[in-house]
Amino acid sequence: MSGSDVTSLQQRANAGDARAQYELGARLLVGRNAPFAPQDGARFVEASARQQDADALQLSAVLAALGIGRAQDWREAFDLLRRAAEQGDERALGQVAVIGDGFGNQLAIPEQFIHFEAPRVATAESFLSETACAWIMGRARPHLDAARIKNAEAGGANVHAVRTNTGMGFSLIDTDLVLQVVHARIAAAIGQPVANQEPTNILHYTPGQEYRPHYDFIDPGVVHFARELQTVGQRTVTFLIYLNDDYEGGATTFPRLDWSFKGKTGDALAFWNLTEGHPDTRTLHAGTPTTNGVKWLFSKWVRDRPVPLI
Ligand SMILES: O=C(O)CCC(=O)C(=O)O
Ligand SMILES: [Fe+2]
Repeated sequence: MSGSDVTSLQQRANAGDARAQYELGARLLVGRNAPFAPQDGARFVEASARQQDADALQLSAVLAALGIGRAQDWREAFDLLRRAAEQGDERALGQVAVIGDGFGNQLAIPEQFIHFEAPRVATAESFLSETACAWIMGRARPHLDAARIKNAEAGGANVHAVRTNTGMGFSLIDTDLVLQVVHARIAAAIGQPVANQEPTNILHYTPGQEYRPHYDFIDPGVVHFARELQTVGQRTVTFLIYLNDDYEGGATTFPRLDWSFKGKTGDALAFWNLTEGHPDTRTLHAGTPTTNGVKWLFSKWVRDRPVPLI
């Protein structure tokens, strides 16, 4: 999208067009086909929400959940979502059905079972409800694309035989309140701020697809990653949620710990990629090939400092 498109969007937004305000606001929030100007973006989204635009109400709910451009407030977030649902918006109605009628104990997290202290590896049963898992799979399904890995030789990321599955990444503006509740639950479970979370990735493995043994920490010995380590920081924690369990194979294995895990729908697995501040090579792990059926996984990488809005 060229600069002139942004200009015309800006003119319509400034003239009070609710759709233009939403569209421009969303783009400015993350710098997608527009300058990166989150505070201005939040203002346009709010202006659109005041005109009851259903998409803007839902994005405002996300911003209220995160405290971007406004105070962090779960109750307000849920009210904004409900207003979109009251207009009959399908996506809002779906979220209300998943979250329930109020926040209640949405942020209460189940007990964790510690399997290893170093590297720290923990699991939790029923971290998410089956309806939340189904919702997230439904949101990701239309957007699946080949998964990528970081390229140690050239920098950047590309498709590679190490990782044959498909997946999708949720930009902030594509998330919803269900996902923000999940992010908040993860933050509470691992004791790290939501702001340190990379965008959620949803992984999808058909029979034979796999994620071969790898580390999630950023290798400090690789020249191309040195800059990234300085600017975005290290990946301290990996948090996986098994979104379904009607498949065979596909366990997450840790060859150096001689341990593997295959969650039931909604179960979570968290592991700390660093031990006492240093990358721990015992965290080598793999998503083994699915042999029958399809595996869906929610994958979250957490950094040691805030991640820029994407
Ligand atoms: O598919 C799996 O079980 C592992 C996924 C994984 O290693 C990751 O998302 O970093
Ligand atoms: Fe991994």
